Amino acid sequence: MPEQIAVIGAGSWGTALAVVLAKNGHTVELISNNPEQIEEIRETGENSAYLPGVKVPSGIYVHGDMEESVKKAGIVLLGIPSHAVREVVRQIKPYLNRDKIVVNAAKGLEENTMLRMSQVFEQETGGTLQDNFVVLTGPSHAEEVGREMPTAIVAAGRKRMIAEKVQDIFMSPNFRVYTNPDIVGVEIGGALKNVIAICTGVAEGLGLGDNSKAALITRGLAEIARLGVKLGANPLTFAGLTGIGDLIVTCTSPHSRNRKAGLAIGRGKSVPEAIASVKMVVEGFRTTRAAWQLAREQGVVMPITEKAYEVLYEGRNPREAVYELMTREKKHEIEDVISSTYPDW
Ligand SMILES: NC(=O)C1=CN([C@@H]2O[C@H](COP(=O)(O)OP(=O)(O)OC[C@H]3O[C@@H](n4cnc5c(N)ncnc54)[C@H](O)[C@@H]3O)[C@@H](O)[C@H]2O)C=CC1
Ligand SMILES: O=C(CO)COP(=O)(O)O
Repeated sequence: MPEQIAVIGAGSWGTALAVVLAKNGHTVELISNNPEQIEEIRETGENSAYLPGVKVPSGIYVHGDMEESVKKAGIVLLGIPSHAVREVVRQIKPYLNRDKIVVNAAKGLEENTMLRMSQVFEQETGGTLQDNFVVLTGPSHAEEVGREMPTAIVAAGRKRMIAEKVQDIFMSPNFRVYTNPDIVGVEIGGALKNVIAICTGVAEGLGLGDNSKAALITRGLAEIARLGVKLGANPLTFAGLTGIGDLIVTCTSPHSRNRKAGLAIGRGKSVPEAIASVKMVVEGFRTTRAAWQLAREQGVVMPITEKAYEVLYEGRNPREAVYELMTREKKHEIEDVISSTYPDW
Protein backbone atom coordinates (compact mmCIF):
# COMPACT_ATOMS: atom_id res chain seq x y z
CA MET A 1 0.00 0.00 0.00
CA PRO A 2 1.42 3.42 -0.91
CA GLU A 3 2.55 5.42 2.12
CA GLN A 4 3.01 9.15 2.71
CA ILE A 5 6.70 9.53 3.56
CA ALA A 6 8.73 12.55 4.71
CA VAL A 7 12.46 12.22 4.00
CA ILE A 8 14.34 14.79 6.07
CA GLY A 9 17.72 15.74 4.64
CA ALA A 10 18.47 16.09 0.92
CA GLY A 11 22.11 15.05 1.04
CA SER A 12 23.34 12.02 -0.84
CA TRP A 13 21.66 9.40 1.32
CA GLY A 14 18.32 11.17 1.87
CA THR A 15 18.05 11.80 -1.88
CA ALA A 16 18.93 8.22 -2.85
CA LEU A 17 16.43 6.75 -0.37
CA ALA A 18 13.73 9.17 -1.52
CA VAL A 19 14.30 7.91 -5.09
CA VAL A 20 13.97 4.25 -3.97
CA LEU A 21 10.73 5.02 -2.14
CA ALA A 22 9.23 7.04 -4.99
CA LYS A 23 10.05 4.27 -7.47
CA ASN A 24 8.24 1.86 -5.14
CA GLY A 25 5.07 3.95 -5.61
CA HIS A 26 5.04 5.89 -2.34
CA THR A 27 4.19 9.58 -1.99
CA VAL A 28 7.49 11.15 -1.03
CA GLU A 29 8.39 14.61 0.21
CA LEU A 30 12.10 15.43 0.39
CA ILE A 31 12.97 18.13 2.92
CA SER A 32 15.99 20.33 2.36
CA ASN A 33 17.25 23.18 4.50
CA ASN A 34 18.86 24.82 1.46
CA PRO A 35 16.60 26.97 -0.80
CA GLU A 36 19.06 26.88 -3.71
CA GLN A 37 19.15 23.10 -3.57
CA ILE A 38 15.34 22.94 -3.55
CA GLU A 39 15.21 25.14 -6.63
CA GLU A 40 17.88 23.12 -8.42
CA ILE A 41 16.21 19.75 -7.83
CA ARG A 42 12.80 21.13 -8.84
CA GLU A 43 14.14 22.69 -12.03
CA THR A 44 16.68 20.12 -13.20
CA GLY A 45 15.61 16.88 -11.50
CA GLU A 46 19.14 16.51 -10.13
CA ASN A 47 20.86 17.10 -6.79
CA SER A 48 24.19 17.96 -8.37
CA ALA A 49 26.20 18.71 -5.23
CA TYR A 50 25.30 15.49 -3.41
CA LEU A 51 24.14 12.88 -5.92
CA PRO A 52 25.20 13.91 -9.42
CA GLY A 53 23.97 11.85 -12.34
CA VAL A 54 20.92 10.43 -10.54
CA LYS A 55 17.48 11.52 -11.75
CA VAL A 56 15.20 12.68 -8.95
CA PRO A 57 11.68 11.77 -10.18
CA SER A 58 9.39 14.78 -10.58
CA GLY A 59 6.81 13.08 -8.33
CA ILE A 60 9.04 13.73 -5.30
CA TYR A 61 7.91 17.03 -3.77
CA VAL A 62 11.07 18.85 -2.64
CA HIS A 63 10.55 21.66 -0.15
CA GLY A 64 11.71 23.15 3.17
CA ASP A 65 8.66 22.87 5.42
CA MET A 66 9.70 20.01 7.68
CA GLU A 67 6.88 20.37 10.22
CA GLU A 68 4.14 20.35 7.57
CA SER A 69 5.63 17.31 5.90
CA VAL A 70 5.96 15.37 9.17
CA LYS A 71 2.36 16.22 10.14
CA LYS A 72 1.07 14.57 6.96
CA ALA A 73 3.44 11.59 6.91
CA GLY A 74 2.88 8.05 8.15
CA ILE A 75 6.62 7.43 7.95
CA VAL A 76 9.39 9.92 8.70
CA LEU A 77 12.90 9.11 7.48
CA LEU A 78 15.89 10.88 9.01
CA GLY A 79 18.52 11.21 6.27
CA ILE A 80 20.61 13.82 8.04
CA PRO A 81 24.04 13.50 9.69
CA SER A 82 23.99 12.09 13.22
CA HIS A 83 25.05 15.42 14.75
CA ALA A 84 21.77 16.96 13.47
CA VAL A 85 19.48 14.17 14.70
CA ARG A 86 18.82 15.62 18.18
CA GLU A 87 17.96 19.05 16.81
CA VAL A 88 15.67 17.65 14.11
CA VAL A 89 13.89 15.25 16.51
CA ARG A 90 13.35 18.19 18.87
CA GLN A 91 11.74 20.15 16.04
CA ILE A 92 9.46 17.37 14.82
CA LYS A 93 8.49 15.71 18.09
CA PRO A 94 5.28 17.76 18.56
CA TYR A 95 4.01 16.12 15.35
CA LEU A 96 5.04 12.54 16.14
CA ASN A 97 2.67 9.96 17.64
CA ARG A 98 2.21 6.19 17.91
CA ASP A 99 0.70 6.04 14.42
CA LYS A 100 3.89 7.27 12.78
CA ILE A 101 7.10 5.35 12.19
CA VAL A 102 10.45 7.11 12.46
CA VAL A 103 13.28 5.53 10.45
CA ASN A 104 16.80 6.68 11.21
CA ALA A 105 19.42 6.31 8.48
CA ALA A 106 22.21 8.29 10.16
CA LYS A 107 25.25 6.32 11.31
CA GLY A 108 27.09 7.81 14.24
CA LEU A 109 27.45 8.28 17.98
CA GLU A 110 26.61 11.66 19.46
CA GLU A 111 29.64 13.70 20.48
CA ASN A 112 30.01 14.29 24.23
CA THR A 113 27.03 12.11 25.24
CA MET A 114 28.40 9.03 23.35
CA LEU A 115 24.77 8.05 22.69
CA ARG A 116 23.54 5.92 19.83
CA MET A 117 20.85 7.53 17.66
CA SER A 118 18.04 5.41 19.14
CA GLN A 119 19.08 6.69 22.56
CA VAL A 120 19.10 10.30 21.36
CA PHE A 121 15.58 9.74 19.99
CA GLU A 122 14.49 8.15 23.27
CA GLN A 123 15.84 11.06 25.32
CA GLU A 124 14.15 13.64 23.15
CA THR A 125 10.77 11.91 22.93
CA GLY A 126 10.61 10.61 26.51
CA GLY A 127 10.67 6.95 25.48
CA THR A 128 6.99 6.64 24.57
CA LEU A 129 7.61 6.24 20.82
CA GLN A 130 10.48 3.75 20.96
CA ASP A 131 8.44 0.88 19.50
CA ASN A 132 7.96 2.99 16.38
CA PHE A 133 11.67 3.68 15.88
CA VAL A 134 13.53 1.73 13.22
CA VAL A 135 17.19 1.86 12.21
CA LEU A 136 17.99 1.45 8.51
CA THR A 137 21.64 0.54 8.09
CA GLY A 138 24.07 -1.67 6.20
CA PRO A 139 26.46 -1.59 3.24
CA SER A 140 24.87 0.93 0.91
CA HIS A 141 26.49 3.82 -0.87
CA ALA A 142 24.02 6.38 -2.15
CA GLU A 143 25.84 6.60 -5.48
CA GLU A 144 25.08 2.91 -6.18
CA VAL A 145 21.59 2.84 -4.65
CA GLY A 146 20.67 5.86 -6.81
CA ARG A 147 21.78 3.86 -9.86
CA GLU A 148 19.70 0.85 -8.82
CA MET A 149 22.67 -1.42 -8.23
CA PRO A 150 21.62 -4.43 -6.12
CA THR A 151 22.02 -3.61 -2.43
CA ALA A 152 21.13 -5.49 0.76
CA ILE A 153 20.61 -3.71 4.07
CA VAL A 154 18.88 -4.10 7.44
CA ALA A 155 15.84 -2.61 9.19
CA ALA A 156 16.20 -3.05 12.95
CA GLY A 157 13.41 -2.31 15.38
CA ARG A 158 12.02 -3.28 18.74
CA LYS A 159 8.74 -4.50 17.24
CA ARG A 160 8.92 -7.06 14.47
CA MET A 161 5.76 -5.74 12.78
CA ILE A 162 7.15 -2.22 12.56
CA ALA A 163 10.54 -3.39 11.25
CA GLU A 164 8.68 -5.51 8.67
CA LYS A 165 6.63 -2.53 7.59
CA VAL A 166 9.83 -0.61 6.89
CA GLN A 167 11.19 -3.68 5.09
CA ASP A 168 8.06 -3.72 2.90
CA ILE A 169 8.16 -0.06 1.88
CA PHE A 170 11.78 -0.27 0.74
CA MET A 171 11.98 -3.76 -0.81
CA SER A 172 12.47 -3.86 -4.56
CA PRO A 173 14.38 -6.14 -6.96
CA ASN A 174 17.44 -3.92 -6.43
CA PHE A 175 17.01 -3.09 -2.77
CA ARG A 176 16.75 -6.05 -0.42
CA VAL A 177 15.99 -5.39 3.24
CA TYR A 178 16.48 -7.86 6.09
CA THR A 179 15.00 -7.30 9.54
CA ASN A 180 16.90 -7.65 12.83
CA PRO A 181 15.79 -7.06 16.44
CA ASP A 182 19.32 -6.16 17.58
CA ILE A 183 19.23 -2.36 17.58
CA VAL A 184 22.37 -2.03 19.72
CA GLY A 185 24.38 -4.27 17.40
CA VAL A 186 23.36 -2.61 14.15
CA GLU A 187 23.87 0.88 15.56
CA ILE A 188 27.32 0.11 16.94
CA GLY A 189 28.37 -1.59 13.70
CA GLY A 190 27.06 1.24 11.55
CA ALA A 191 28.66 3.99 13.61
CA LEU A 192 32.05 2.42 14.27
CA LYS A 193 32.81 1.12 10.81
CA ASN A 194 33.30 4.77 9.85
CA VAL A 195 36.23 5.01 12.29
CA ILE A 196 37.88 1.99 10.71
CA ALA A 197 37.18 3.35 7.21
CA ILE A 198 39.10 6.51 8.06
CA CYS A 199 41.97 4.26 9.22
CA THR A 200 41.99 2.15 6.03
CA GLY A 201 42.00 5.39 4.04
CA VAL A 202 44.98 6.62 6.06
CA ALA A 203 46.81 3.33 5.47
CA GLU A 204 46.18 3.57 1.75
CA GLY A 205 47.29 7.20 1.73
CA LEU A 206 50.53 6.14 3.41
CA GLY A 207 51.11 3.72 0.54
CA LEU A 208 50.41 0.58 2.56
CA GLY A 209 48.85 -2.43 0.86
CA ASP A 210 45.90 -4.79 0.88
CA ASN A 211 47.32 -6.85 3.75
CA SER A 212 47.17 -3.80 5.99
CA LYS A 213 43.64 -3.04 4.85
CA ALA A 214 42.48 -6.60 5.61
CA ALA A 215 44.16 -6.45 9.02
CA LEU A 216 42.40 -3.18 9.85
CA ILE A 217 39.01 -4.44 8.69
CA THR A 218 39.14 -7.72 10.62
CA ARG A 219 40.82 -6.46 13.77
CA GLY A 220 38.52 -3.43 13.54
CA LEU A 221 35.56 -5.79 13.52
CA ALA A 222 36.98 -7.60 16.55
CA GLU A 223 37.09 -4.40 18.61
CA ILE A 224 33.72 -3.14 17.36
CA ALA A 225 32.12 -6.45 18.32
CA ARG A 226 33.87 -6.37 21.72
CA LEU A 227 32.33 -2.99 22.48
CA GLY A 228 28.95 -3.98 21.02
CA VAL A 229 28.71 -7.17 23.05
CA LYS A 230 29.62 -5.26 26.21
CA LEU A 231 26.71 -2.92 25.47
CA GLY A 232 24.30 -5.84 24.98
CA ALA A 233 24.53 -6.56 21.24
CA ASN A 234 24.24 -10.03 19.73
CA PRO A 235 27.71 -11.11 18.49
CA LEU A 236 26.16 -12.65 15.34
CA THR A 237 25.03 -9.23 14.15
CA PHE A 238 28.67 -8.27 13.60
CA ALA A 239 29.06 -11.16 11.15
CA GLY A 240 26.21 -9.70 9.11
CA LEU A 241 25.45 -6.83 6.76
CA THR A 242 25.72 -4.08 9.36
CA GLY A 243 28.99 -5.44 10.76
CA ILE A 244 31.50 -6.99 8.38
CA GLY A 245 29.29 -6.06 5.40
CA ASP A 246 29.41 -2.33 6.05
CA LEU A 247 33.09 -2.51 6.98
CA ILE A 248 33.91 -4.09 3.63
CA VAL A 249 32.01 -1.51 1.62
CA THR A 250 33.10 1.57 3.53
CA CYS A 251 36.74 0.57 3.88
CA THR A 252 37.17 -0.31 0.21
CA SER A 253 34.76 1.82 -1.82
CA PRO A 254 35.87 4.85 -3.83
CA HIS A 255 32.53 6.41 -2.81
CA SER A 256 33.22 6.37 0.92
CA ARG A 257 33.47 9.81 2.48
CA ASN A 258 35.25 8.41 5.53
CA ARG A 259 37.81 6.52 3.49
CA LYS A 260 38.42 9.62 1.34
CA ALA A 261 39.09 11.75 4.42
CA GLY A 262 41.55 9.13 5.69
CA LEU A 263 43.25 8.96 2.31
CA ALA A 264 43.85 12.72 2.39
CA ILE A 265 45.29 12.49 5.92
CA GLY A 266 47.58 9.63 4.90
CA ARG A 267 48.81 11.70 1.98
CA GLY A 268 49.76 14.52 4.31
CA LYS A 269 46.78 16.87 4.54
CA SER A 270 45.93 18.28 7.96
CA VAL A 271 42.84 16.75 9.60
CA PRO A 272 40.65 19.88 9.12
CA GLU A 273 41.77 20.17 5.48
CA ALA A 274 41.06 16.51 4.87
CA ILE A 275 37.55 16.69 6.38
CA ALA A 276 36.74 19.88 4.46
CA SER A 277 37.98 18.39 1.17
CA VAL A 278 35.25 15.72 1.25
CA LYS A 279 32.38 18.30 1.12
CA MET A 280 29.90 15.87 2.66
CA VAL A 281 29.63 14.57 6.18
CA VAL A 282 32.57 12.50 7.47
CA GLU A 283 30.73 10.76 10.31
CA GLY A 284 33.76 8.88 11.58
CA PHE A 285 35.45 12.07 12.71
CA ARG A 286 33.06 12.87 15.56
CA THR A 287 32.33 9.20 16.20
CA THR A 288 36.01 8.46 16.77
CA ARG A 289 36.06 10.72 19.80
CA ALA A 290 32.75 9.38 21.14
CA ALA A 291 33.84 5.76 20.61
CA TRP A 292 37.19 6.40 22.26
CA GLN A 293 35.40 7.87 25.29
CA LEU A 294 32.85 5.04 25.36
CA ALA A 295 35.58 2.38 25.19
CA ARG A 296 37.34 3.95 28.17
CA GLU A 297 34.10 4.28 30.11
CA GLN A 298 33.20 0.64 29.41
CA GLY A 299 36.73 -0.69 29.97
CA VAL A 300 36.84 -2.19 26.46
CA VAL A 301 40.18 -2.50 24.65
CA MET A 302 39.94 -0.79 21.24
CA PRO A 303 43.50 -0.24 20.00
CA ILE A 304 42.64 0.87 16.45
CA THR A 305 40.04 3.36 17.64
CA GLU A 306 42.55 4.65 20.17
CA LYS A 307 45.14 5.29 17.46
CA ALA A 308 42.47 6.89 15.24
CA TYR A 309 41.69 9.24 18.12
CA GLU A 310 45.37 10.12 18.56
CA VAL A 311 45.81 10.82 14.84
CA LEU A 312 42.59 12.84 14.49
CA TYR A 313 42.63 14.76 17.77
CA GLU A 314 46.16 14.73 19.15
CA GLY A 315 48.28 15.24 16.06
CA ARG A 316 49.88 11.78 16.24
CA ASN A 317 51.89 10.93 13.12
CA PRO A 318 49.94 8.18 11.23
CA ARG A 319 53.09 6.18 10.49
CA GLU A 320 53.97 6.11 14.17
CA ALA A 321 50.40 5.03 14.94
CA VAL A 322 50.76 2.08 12.54
CA TYR A 323 54.09 1.13 14.12
CA GLU A 324 52.57 1.23 17.60
CA LEU A 325 49.65 -0.96 16.54
CA MET A 326 52.01 -3.50 14.98
CA THR A 327 54.29 -3.66 18.00
CA ARG A 328 51.67 -3.98 20.75
CA GLU A 329 52.17 -6.91 23.13
CA LYS A 330 51.49 -10.29 21.48
CA LYS A 331 47.92 -11.63 21.62
CA HIS A 332 45.66 -14.61 20.85
CA GLU A 333 43.40 -13.93 17.92
CA ILE A 334 40.28 -14.96 19.85
CA GLU A 335 41.54 -13.55 23.16
CA ASP A 336 38.07 -12.97 24.66
CA VAL A 337 37.05 -16.65 24.55
CA ILE A 338 40.37 -18.46 25.00
CA SER A 339 40.02 -19.24 28.70
CA SER A 340 36.32 -20.17 28.54
CA THR A 341 36.41 -22.24 25.32
CA TYR A 342 39.94 -23.72 25.42
CA PRO A 343 40.67 -24.00 29.16
CA ASP A 344 43.49 -26.54 28.63
CA TRP A 345 45.24 -24.67 25.82
N1 LIG B 1 25.95 8.83 1.66
C1 LIG B 1 25.78 7.52 1.81
O1 LIG B 1 26.06 6.73 0.90
C2 LIG B 1 25.26 6.99 3.09
C3 LIG B 1 25.12 7.79 4.20
N2 LIG B 1 24.63 7.27 5.36
C4 LIG B 1 24.46 8.09 6.54
O2 LIG B 1 23.43 9.04 6.28
C5 LIG B 1 23.68 10.24 7.02
C6 LIG B 1 23.66 11.41 6.05
O3 LIG B 1 24.76 11.23 5.21
P1 LIG B 1 24.89 11.86 3.77
O4 LIG B 1 23.59 11.94 3.07
O5 LIG B 1 26.01 11.14 3.12
O6 LIG B 1 25.38 13.32 4.15
P2 LIG B 1 25.55 14.56 3.19
O7 LIG B 1 26.65 15.36 3.71
O8 LIG B 1 25.53 14.11 1.78
O9 LIG B 1 24.18 15.36 3.41
C7 LIG B 1 23.69 15.76 4.63
C8 LIG B 1 22.45 16.60 4.36
O10 LIG B 1 21.81 16.87 5.58
C9 LIG B 1 21.41 18.22 5.55
N3 LIG B 1 21.24 18.68 6.93
C10 LIG B 1 22.18 18.84 7.86
N4 LIG B 1 21.62 19.29 8.99
C11 LIG B 1 20.29 19.41 8.74
C12 LIG B 1 19.19 19.83 9.52
N5 LIG B 1 19.37 20.21 10.78
N6 LIG B 1 17.97 19.82 8.95
C13 LIG B 1 17.79 19.41 7.65
N7 LIG B 1 18.80 19.01 6.87
C14 LIG B 1 20.03 19.00 7.43
C15 LIG B 1 22.53 18.93 4.81
O11 LIG B 1 22.10 20.19 4.33
C16 LIG B 1 22.80 17.94 3.71
O12 LIG B 1 21.93 18.16 2.62
C17 LIG B 1 25.05 10.05 7.70
O13 LIG B 1 24.84 9.66 9.02
C18 LIG B 1 25.69 8.91 6.90
O14 LIG B 1 26.57 8.15 7.68
C19 LIG B 1 24.27 5.96 5.47
C20 LIG B 1 24.38 5.12 4.40
C21 LIG B 1 24.86 5.57 3.12
O1 LIG C 1 27.53 4.16 5.35
C1 LIG C 1 27.95 4.18 4.23
C2 LIG C 1 27.99 3.00 3.37
O2 LIG C 1 27.28 1.92 3.93
C3 LIG C 1 28.53 5.44 3.70
O3 LIG C 1 29.82 5.56 4.13
P1 LIG C 1 30.59 6.94 3.92
O4 LIG C 1 29.84 7.96 4.77
O5 LIG C 1 31.98 6.72 4.34
O6 LIG C 1 30.46 7.28 2.46
